[in-house]
Amino acid sequence: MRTIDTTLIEEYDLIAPVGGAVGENIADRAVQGGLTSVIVEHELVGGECSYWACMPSKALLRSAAALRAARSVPGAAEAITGDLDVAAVLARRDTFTNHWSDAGQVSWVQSAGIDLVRGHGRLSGPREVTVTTPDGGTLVLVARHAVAIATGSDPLIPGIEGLRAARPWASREVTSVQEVPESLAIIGGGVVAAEMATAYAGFGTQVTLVSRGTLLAGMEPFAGERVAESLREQGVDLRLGIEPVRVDRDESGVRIETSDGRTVLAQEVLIATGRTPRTVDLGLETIGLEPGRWLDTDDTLRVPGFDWLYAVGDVNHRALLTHQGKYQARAAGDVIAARANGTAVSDAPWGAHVATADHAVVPQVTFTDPEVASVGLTADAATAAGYRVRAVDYEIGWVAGASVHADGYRGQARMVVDEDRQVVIGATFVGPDVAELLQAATIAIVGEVPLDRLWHAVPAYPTVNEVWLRLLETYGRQSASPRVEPDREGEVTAARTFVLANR
Ligand SMILES: Cc1cc2nc3c(=O)[nH]c(=O)nc-3n(C[C@H](O)[C@H](O)[C@H](O)COP(=O)(O)OP(=O)(O)OC[C@H]3O[C@@H](n4cnc5c(N)ncnc54)[C@H](O)[C@@H]3O)c2cc1C
Ligand SMILES: NC(=O)c1ccc[n+]([C@@H]2O[C@H](COP(=O)([O-])OP(=O)(O)OC[C@H]3O[C@@H](n4cnc5c(N)ncnc54)[C@H](O)[C@@H]3O)[C@@H](O)[C@H]2O)c1
Repeated sequence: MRTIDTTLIEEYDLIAPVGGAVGENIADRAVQGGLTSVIVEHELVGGECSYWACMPSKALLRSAAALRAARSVPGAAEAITGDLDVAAVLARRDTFTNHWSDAGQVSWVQSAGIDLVRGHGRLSGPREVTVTTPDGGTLVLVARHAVAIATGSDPLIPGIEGLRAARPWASREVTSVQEVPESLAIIGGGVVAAEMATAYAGFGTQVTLVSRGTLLAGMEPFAGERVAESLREQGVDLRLGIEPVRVDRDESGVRIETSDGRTVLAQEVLIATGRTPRTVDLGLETIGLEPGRWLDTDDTLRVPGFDWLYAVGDVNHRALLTHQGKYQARAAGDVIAARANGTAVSDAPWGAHVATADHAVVPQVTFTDPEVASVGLTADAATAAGYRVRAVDYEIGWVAGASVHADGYRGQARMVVDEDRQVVIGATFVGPDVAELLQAATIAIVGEVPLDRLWHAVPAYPTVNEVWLRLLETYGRQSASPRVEPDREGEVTAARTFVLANR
């Protein structure tokens, strides 16, 4: 028999350790479905995204992006008389993190009718979470219907010799910086590395980026190539295809030895080599699961083998993005309520209670210069998945809206078409301010809108969205050759050549 030092036992319909963006959304949906919910949080309500990830990182990037945008438009450019004010950027960032206070989010949780328990939660058996409270007390929470794990992820620190002793920065330190270093080495070549290289280069920091692969691998190859080209132009020393083998720190900073026999010297080193699940100290062993692993789920976000356990957000490793975690949370909160209330469960693909989009329609914006906005499958991934694919490319700078948007606008769009079904299954846009082009692509893919019908979705002139029309023209209507308008002969020929060159 288990003995627990129990001071109090509380019963809820749903227990959600914890209070990140995802946990809040599950609890909210469950309350809206008529259940009682409690969130357990051991740090700040709002989680990583609000205080050490999405919001502060985007705030660090935005001011330099606005400055670049103004510099690319004559008339506005002449009005710029100074450089980026780094102190003002950091001060603005602090307002987004609410100076690392969660008072606002706590008020929201209360207003949503969700209970909040401060402390570290651990499963202590089926449907039971034991919380160690900040004063050292113990509270046992018993779930009538469900426990939803949404504990997120931590930075993965690779086993490079000397690295841990060198006190590296990870995502929290780089996003909450108070004093910008003169030089920064970045280990990794994914989204965090690319975004933070962009932000710190904008601050005037000398950045060296070391990655064992290419930049932004996993996206369309031209995305990483264009971002790499731009980072180099901003003075970033990119060392791709090599690995750090040893890291040391002394009073002057860090020294990194790399596999090509060279050395990087920098004031600080940022590790941006991926994430690891926050499941180590979670009591998973009490229900027969292995601590330290990602939690697998079905599409209703339920962990196989349990009728009461859900895993939502980063911790299930389906798609490590806030919007995707919140999408899962809406489905999970609603299905928990439906199962508890005995109402119909809609768990067929694209039903109300499943996160179908996680599999092949995950939108993501990488806020580099140029921005990368991508959704669905890349041409390579689609081919590997067995689709008969045609990739259609277009230079976004040729669109009238783009030329108005900024002088010398350069960008590339790719539409990946499933030739058998004649629908779009992937899209990538690389260029200034392409983030807002993404939702149209997401809708086209989720809606499986036939290409024939897409021709009737007319983009307004002159907007950058006209790239959609150009992609369709380049693809050709009803398999016919692209129609060449007399005044755009050279442009269309160039576009065709571009398509062939990139297939
Ligand atoms: C630098 C960076 C930038 C990013 N930028 C973006 C972006 O622009 N857009 C985007 O979509 N995604 C971005 N992401 C990814 C995004 O931050 C994550 O996908 C998201 O935060 C995951 O949310 P979550 O709720 O699953 O986990 P979290 O936000 O980590 O929330 C988990 C919560 O659980 C608490 N907790 C954990 N264990 C326990 C326990 N045992 N007891 C009690 N409480 C516990 C934690 O304190 C935390 O509050 C970025 C990530 C990084 C690192
Ligand atoms: N704008 C956004 O949407 C955004 C921004 C930041 C982070 N995120 C999310 O956060 C998650 C984590 O991002 P991340 O960039 O840390 O991980 P990642 O998985 O995207 O990239 C990891 C990178 O590290 C490299 N790497 C791994 N081990 C290495 C080693 N020993 N030496 C050198 N290089 C090594 C890999 O080759 C890869 O380039 C991502 O999954 C992403 O979804 C999203």
